[in-house]
Amino acid sequence: MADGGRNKAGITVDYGRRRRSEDVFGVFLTRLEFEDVAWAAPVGNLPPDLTGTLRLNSYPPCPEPDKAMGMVAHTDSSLFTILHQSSTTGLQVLRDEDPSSPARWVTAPLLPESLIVLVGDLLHILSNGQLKTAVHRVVVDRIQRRASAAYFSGPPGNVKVLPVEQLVGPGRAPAYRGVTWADYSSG
Ligand SMILES: O=C(O)CCC(=O)C(=O)O
Ligand SMILES: [Fe+2]
Repeated sequence: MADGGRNKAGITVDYGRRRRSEDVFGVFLTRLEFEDVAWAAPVGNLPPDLTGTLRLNSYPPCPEPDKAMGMVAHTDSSLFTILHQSSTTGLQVLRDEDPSSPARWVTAPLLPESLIVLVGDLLHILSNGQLKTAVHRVVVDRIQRRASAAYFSGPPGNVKVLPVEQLVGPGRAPAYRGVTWADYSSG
């Protein structure tokens, strides 16, 4: 009985996560007019069969936070990542330099009942660099433990992600070659 209940909850959580990532991907497709991505069903039809993995992170407090990192600067290999952080800040995203200021780390605010969406490497490739992969890191807190749940959303299993033709432009070469998520992640 107890097991049955847990399984049911697991299925519900998994269904919710997949639906959310399909919704998020739909927003990207619509805003960037990616309708010609064969593996991502055209907008308005069935949603793409995205894959994904969940990672739970726990960051203990650190007496000398200036001397340690929770997670070093990196980008995610996913199409995009949906992130939930507990009641402690720590996620920082690198903001590119602009004419008025140099590149700097910006701390993601804690917004109740909201999720953070980070662009990953595969969406960067798919958009031929129009959407920039988010360089991010995690700093630790002197007193508070922090937890986060990161759902990495990727393309269907064997799909090779490559730049959308219309974003490359006529007569130009794509900036990236096609890769599957598995090949990309294994380097
Ligand atoms: O803990 C966080 O806020 C970010 C975690 C993260 O970047 C990751 O798991 O790849
Ligand atoms: Fe990450």
